[in-house]
Amino acid sequence: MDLHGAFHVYDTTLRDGAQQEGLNLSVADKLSIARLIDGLGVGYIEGGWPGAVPKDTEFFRRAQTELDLRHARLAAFGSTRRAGTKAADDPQVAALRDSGAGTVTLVAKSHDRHVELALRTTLEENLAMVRDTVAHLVAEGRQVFLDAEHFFDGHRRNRAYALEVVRTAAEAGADVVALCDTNGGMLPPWVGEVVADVVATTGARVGIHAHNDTGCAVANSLAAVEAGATHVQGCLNGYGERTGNADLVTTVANLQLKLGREVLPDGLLREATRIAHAVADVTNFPPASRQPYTGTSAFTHKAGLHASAIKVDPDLYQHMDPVGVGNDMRLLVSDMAGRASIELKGRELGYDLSDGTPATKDLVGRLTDRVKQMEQRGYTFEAADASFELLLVEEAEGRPVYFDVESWRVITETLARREAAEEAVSEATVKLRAAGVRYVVTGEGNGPVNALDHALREAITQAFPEVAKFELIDYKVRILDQGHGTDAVTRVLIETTDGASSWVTVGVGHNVIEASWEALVDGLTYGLRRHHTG
Ligand SMILES: CC(=O)SCCNC(=O)CCNC(=O)[C@H](O)C(C)(C)COP(=O)(O)OP(=O)(O)OC[C@H]1O[C@@H](n2cnc3c(N)ncnc32)[C@H](O)[C@@H]1OP(=O)(O)O
Ligand SMILES: CC(=O)C(=O)O
Repeated sequence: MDLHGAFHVYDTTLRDGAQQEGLNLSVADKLSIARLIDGLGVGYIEGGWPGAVPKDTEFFRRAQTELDLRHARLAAFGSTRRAGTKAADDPQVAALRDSGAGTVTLVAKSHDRHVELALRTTLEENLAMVRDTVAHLVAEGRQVFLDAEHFFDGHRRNRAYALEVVRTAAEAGADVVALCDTNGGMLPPWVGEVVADVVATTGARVGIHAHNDTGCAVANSLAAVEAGATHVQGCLNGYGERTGNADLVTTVANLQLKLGREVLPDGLLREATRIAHAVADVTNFPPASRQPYTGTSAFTHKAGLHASAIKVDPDLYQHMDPVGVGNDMRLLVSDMAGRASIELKGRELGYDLSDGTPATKDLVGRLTDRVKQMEQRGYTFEAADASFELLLVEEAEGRPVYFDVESWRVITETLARREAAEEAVSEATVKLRAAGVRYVVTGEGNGPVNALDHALREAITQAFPEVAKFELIDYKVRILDQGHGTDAVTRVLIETTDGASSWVTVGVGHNVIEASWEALVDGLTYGLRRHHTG
């Protein structure tokens, strides 16, 4: 498949994606992301603006020896020459030429008002800036694309001039003129009309660069392709300036899986979820769970009616097989669950609850009722699979008991001196029996839950040394029913790890300590059960 031929998938995560608020990439991050995106099989990866952003200059320098891309070509992004200069003498054009990238994407004005107000030059001089810069870089052996900034708004205001910019770039040797919805205000029918006009009147090869300000970046990109664009730009996870750019995975998945256009090499779309999440790890932005195709919720089912149909055939409530984008189907257990949800969740956790015997049917019925009642009291099992599994085991064969708590208490001191406040301020005492021995253990911590966790784990470790590996890695508190003030119910979710995997448990109580204690005890019980039952 020729990724640099009849249709281009062009990634701009490292350039426009990096323009997102809060996103800050080091050169090493950019190199890692480029390698990941290459795994998706895109044709081009825009690496940044060498000569303007020092990190980007460094990225292109290091890319020459450190990046060995299998599919993508690197593109360097930058602007046309400044007004009143020569392209060959413009230092920013020189930085693009010398970046080592075989492809250069030039940003140019195509909106007359921007030329006059932002560039403070004439419409003729702007055309000359486009012509000279494209011709210079082509003469230097570079493949040149032109990003026509504000194209759609410019076309609306002065169609003839916008079209003239496209013609000028194409005649000077630009392979593609990408029409940019820079302010992101377009809707699909408008984009389709303009793209069709440009293709029909200029004969230039057209691309699309869409921003998501109307929530239509992907739809606008698809409309552009339907109207004749053969080059689509976008960013992983929809990153980008303001509300972001077209999400590249959603765009290509729609093109490939819905519209039947082979835009990526065979099989690579199945890497999309892994790659999107790995890129999110590097950017340090948690992946959005509701991201189309790649989000963890994209193929996750909560409603009981959905689950009962999915039990018969997953296609009944899914627009596609999640495997196609490397995602998975998941079932959630909550107060919206029915018996089918419980059965499917049980299957996901390795329990067969569908043998149809009266005993199993009765078990499923009891579990469904308990989940609904407990959720009514504030529990949530959606994110606490371990607590649900303990509930299932409890209903099926009785709760596993590895330790028997006699009592616990915790005290917190308020220290008057600021420096002393940095030290441990809470002290917990836990009394329990485990493996036939009574333990009385005191633990300290920087807060009551921390102290309780230390005391509880220390006591249990004496009977079960494997608990020494357990560690609390996440702790979330939510106050429910805030209308009750200090009487409100508190829900705590705790994530525990044994170093190899992790599990989440939930606790609910009238105060945070009570709720935390329940989640801690469940976390340890679940971990011990897993250790003892394999
Ligand atoms: C739509 C987009 O997202 S395009 C990508 C935008 N990305 C960025 O801006 C990130 C990197 N930018 C930068 O590092 C800096 O803005 C630089 C190095 C490019 C320019 O910095 P400075 O020289 O200090 O100028 P400043 O940012 O204040 O203004 C931009 C200048 O570029 C000029 N300019 C803007 N677009 C173009 C263009 N397409 N062609 C030529 N010149 C342009 C403006 O007229 C202005 O010129 P002036 O300095 O004579 O007023
Ligand atoms: C070039 C670009 O990023 C834009 O016009 O949005």
